[in-house]
Amino acid sequence: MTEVRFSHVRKSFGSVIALAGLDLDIKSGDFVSLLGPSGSGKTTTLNLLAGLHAADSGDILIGDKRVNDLSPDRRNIAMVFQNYALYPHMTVFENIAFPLRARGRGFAEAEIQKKVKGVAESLGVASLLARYPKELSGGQQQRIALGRAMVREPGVFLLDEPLSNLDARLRIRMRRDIKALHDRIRSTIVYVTHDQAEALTMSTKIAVFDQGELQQYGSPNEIYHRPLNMFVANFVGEREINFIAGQLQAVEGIPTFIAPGLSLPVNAEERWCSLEPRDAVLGIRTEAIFARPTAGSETVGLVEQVELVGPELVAYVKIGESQLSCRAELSSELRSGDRVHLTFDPAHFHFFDPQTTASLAGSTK
Ligand SMILES: Nc1ncnc2c1ncn2[C@@H]1O[C@H](COP(=O)(O)OP(=O)(O)OP(=O)(O)O)[C@@H](O)[C@H]1O
Repeated sequence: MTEVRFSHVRKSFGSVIALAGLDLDIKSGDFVSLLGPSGSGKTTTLNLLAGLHAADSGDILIGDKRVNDLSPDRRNIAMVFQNYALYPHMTVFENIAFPLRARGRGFAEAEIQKKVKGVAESLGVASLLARYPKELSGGQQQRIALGRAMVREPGVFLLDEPLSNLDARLRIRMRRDIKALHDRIRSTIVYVTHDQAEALTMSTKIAVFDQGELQQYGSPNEIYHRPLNMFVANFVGEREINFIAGQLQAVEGIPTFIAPGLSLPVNAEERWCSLEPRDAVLGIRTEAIFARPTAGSETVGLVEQVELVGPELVAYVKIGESQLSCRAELSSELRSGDRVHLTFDPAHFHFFDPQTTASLAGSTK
């Protein structure tokens, strides 16, 4: 079992600051996803940990050892890349066995047989050992690449977008397989992805990056339900979160969010919610706004677009100056041009400071 620590780690490429002073503690046995848009510093973080780049300053620890000056092969890590990089002229067995033979570790043949078969069984590929890579599907090849990393029994697995070459269905299947594998072996895993669904479903912790800076580090639940700033709120989630600019103020003694066309009572238990009026941005996800047809004179919006999403609809509704994505029942048969009543779930309100973009809950709790 191995923990990993980045302490004030900086890395630039010429004038580009790829990492601006990273502090990150990864506990032994955690499955940590490094999540962020392209160019945010995820791969740089992984490459620094692997020893493929050298940090400009700061310390990188694996276990209790500072590894800044250690070559990749002395760091007790194994990497799996998105292109699998299997050897085409070797069988599956030989591909998995390769690190045991190549490193001249002096394993007896019987031991190599035992280790390779053990790994193959745990990945469900024991029946494929005699095949060549070209005789395998993409998902099977990715499993063999994982097996080749596992057979070394490293302290830390580094995975760089390993599912990005697979089709959508297979990716979902492999997510579950990798999670189940982690549940079994409990190794420390550092996993780079720009796919928020992958990070939410597999990880024990997610580190969200933007522009070389760690924005938030927490469990999937914390990241999704308690985003610390507008970037995290918007990046994590299946579709963009709705942001509405307005004001928090007391209406008849009740804290209320006011925006053009909207007046929404706020959960009064929120400790940060003083009765002093202040500008705020409300972040609210699609699933926390429910649209239903109306003929009456209630608060209404106008449906501009409708999408069928599995068992329900997502309606894009114009209200005041905003267009909000909302859930609706399939049976409502909403169409563009319909007028709808919107119900907001105040348990899922996230308020942000419009200037700093930081969460109001995070700043004063
Ligand atoms: N070898 C390099 N030379 C010059 N600039 C680099 C190099 N590697 C990374 N960068 C720059 O550093 C920044 C961070 O890159 P990094 O690869 O870590 O991002 P990323 O989040 O992994 O992105 P992606 O998802 O596209 O791989 C980017 O601006 C990138 O252009």
